[in-house]
Amino acid sequence: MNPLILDGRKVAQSVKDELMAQICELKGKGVTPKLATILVGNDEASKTYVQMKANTCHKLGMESERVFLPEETTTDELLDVIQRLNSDHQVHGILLQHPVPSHIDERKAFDEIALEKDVDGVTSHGFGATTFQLGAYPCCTPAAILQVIDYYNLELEGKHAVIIGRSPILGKPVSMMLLNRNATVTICHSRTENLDQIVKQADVVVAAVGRPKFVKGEWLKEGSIVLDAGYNPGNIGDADYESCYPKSSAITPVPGGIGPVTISMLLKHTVEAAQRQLNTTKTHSNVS
Ligand SMILES: Nc1nc2c(c(=O)[nH]1)N[C@@H](CN(C=O)c1ccc(C(=O)N[C@@H](CCC(=O)O)C(=O)O)cc1)CN2
Repeated sequence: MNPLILDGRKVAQSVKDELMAQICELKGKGVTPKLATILVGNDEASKTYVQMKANTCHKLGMESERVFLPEETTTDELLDVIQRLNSDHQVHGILLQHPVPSHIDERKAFDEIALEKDVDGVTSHGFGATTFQLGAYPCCTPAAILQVIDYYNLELEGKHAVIIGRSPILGKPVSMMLLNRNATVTICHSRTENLDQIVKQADVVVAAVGRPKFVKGEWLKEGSIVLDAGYNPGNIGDADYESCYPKSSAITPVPGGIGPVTISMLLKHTVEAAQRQLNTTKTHSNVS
């Protein structure tokens, strides 16, 4: 049987269709969900991604604010911007585009984002709360991976998921999220020995290594599921699609796989944040 091609654009559209009604309802209550993005420096791919996020916001009737900071911005200057957005009641979600220039303390900057506005799931608090299922917003690419799995009713319980990559916004959080869905999780990384033999044991492979066409079809067990979260220049994934396709039972392409769902999950979290912040304001005004 031919492998199932997991169509991320279709999944993203289903998320956006649901969001539209919620946005309308919020607007009826006088609230327009608003996402603020911060981009430090001149990385061309990052410029495209923040533009895509703003475009999608506007298509859905949401607001967006884009903050562009020069390459030489210091950590303290970036923290000031985040604090300003934290205290702006019109802003419901904040996203700091990764990567930031190397002289910036990215962890410090991520952790400055108020938890209730951390719609990208990048704070240490958000990571912990996602791991312990305490209702934080998960990182958007891991959330997109789960969304694709659920849309296509793919089985996770008891399956061996091999994650290749351990980044704070992808490999680490997706491992915890798959563990929470009762998958048996192995995390591999650049120092892992015999990677191909570990991948051979996987029912589900998450390619999140940041190297184009890294995962080869000959590494795969027949019938495994390949979820490619790569976004390398030229829209090339982390899995070698040509060789992985015939060995898999289901596979995400690049482009058109996890990427589009990532942005729709970011907007979903922002709408949820707007709803929660509205509820909190109501509770406080009832008390006072
Ligand atoms: N703070 C964050 N930084 C980054 C994240 C993130 O989730 N949070 N993810 C990546 C990049 N990224 C979003 O920022 C992203 C990459 C690719 C796509 C996407 O939809 N790609 C398309 C192809 C591109 C195109 O159509 O031009 C696809 O795969 O079909 C979305 C988001 C790094 N930084």
